[in-house]
Amino acid sequence: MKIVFYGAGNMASAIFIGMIENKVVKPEEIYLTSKSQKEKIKFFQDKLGVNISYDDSELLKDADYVILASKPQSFPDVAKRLRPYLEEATKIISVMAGTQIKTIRRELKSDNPIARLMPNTNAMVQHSVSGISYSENFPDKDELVELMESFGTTVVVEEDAMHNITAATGSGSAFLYYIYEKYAESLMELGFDENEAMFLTTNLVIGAGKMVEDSDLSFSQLRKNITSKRGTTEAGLDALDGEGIKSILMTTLNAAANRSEELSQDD
Ligand SMILES: NC(=O)C1=CN([C@@H]2O[C@H](COP(=O)(O)OP(=O)(O)OC[C@H]3O[C@@H](n4cnc5c(N)ncnc54)[C@H](O)[C@@H]3O)[C@@H](O)[C@H]2O)C=CC1
Ligand SMILES: O=C(O)[C@@H]1CCC=N1
Repeated sequence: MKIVFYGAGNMASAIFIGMIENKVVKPEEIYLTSKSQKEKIKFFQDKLGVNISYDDSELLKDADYVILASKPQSFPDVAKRLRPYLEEATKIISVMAGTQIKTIRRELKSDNPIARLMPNTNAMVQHSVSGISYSENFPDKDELVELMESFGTTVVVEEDAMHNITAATGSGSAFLYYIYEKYAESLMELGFDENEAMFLTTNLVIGAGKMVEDSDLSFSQLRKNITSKRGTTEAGLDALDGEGIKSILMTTLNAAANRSEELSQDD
């Protein structure tokens, strides 16, 4: 197998580290190229044993998969690198938010099979939840799903649903991290010092995550198990509802999904 990453930033590195750690792909089957992060990809070569190259003809020769992992705005430059050497059988996997299959086709001037993948950086610990949608001519979907499930779980969706998946899970972990950040800051306002606030928040998040993973209970039941009638939790939850937590989250998700739609219209 030969898997070539155009872009080796936060998302690409989470994917190839996740794949290598899971031993589904050997480091020597992975090829990296980038534009701005030459030292970083040298570091990955030294640390992981992956290949690096800036020679597109070498990169694209007999490539099974090309992963498009630059920012959407850099895709025209990436497409320019790919066009002269892209082979017909190479499958293209794009993780770029908002960039449609038809745009990728148009820029590459080719009919190569294309899948759009919307992963998240939890891929690094094999816990990405990734949405996938395919071009109509995509062969060997099972092989792709197996590869993608080496770093988490997948859900196949129509391309139109990618905007919502991007908001829900592509960006979703950033929304949760932001809530954790604000939680720690609020603990500091309560009087804990920074180390204490970080220690308490980190262990709270890890413990809650493990409870979600290990118990069969719903989020709602886990919450109810903590909430005594007229107790402290009820008082806090009433305050959270009073501030409109649900509407804050809806506004957040709608803003992210709308931005994905805007990006797709920039095409
Ligand atoms: N960071 C995240 O959590 C997620 C990101 N994505 C998508 O992944 C893509 C990359 O995002 P990040 O990794 O966060 O960005 P990043 O800025 O960390 O990485 C971008 C990479 O693209 C490379 N690049 C730029 N122009 C290039 C060119 N002409 N040829 C080869 N490589 C080139 C850069 O050198 C860099 O390695 C974006 O399209 C984003 O929408 C999707 C899901 C989650
Ligand atoms: O912020 C972004 O545009 C990318 C897509 C999903 C997560 N990060």
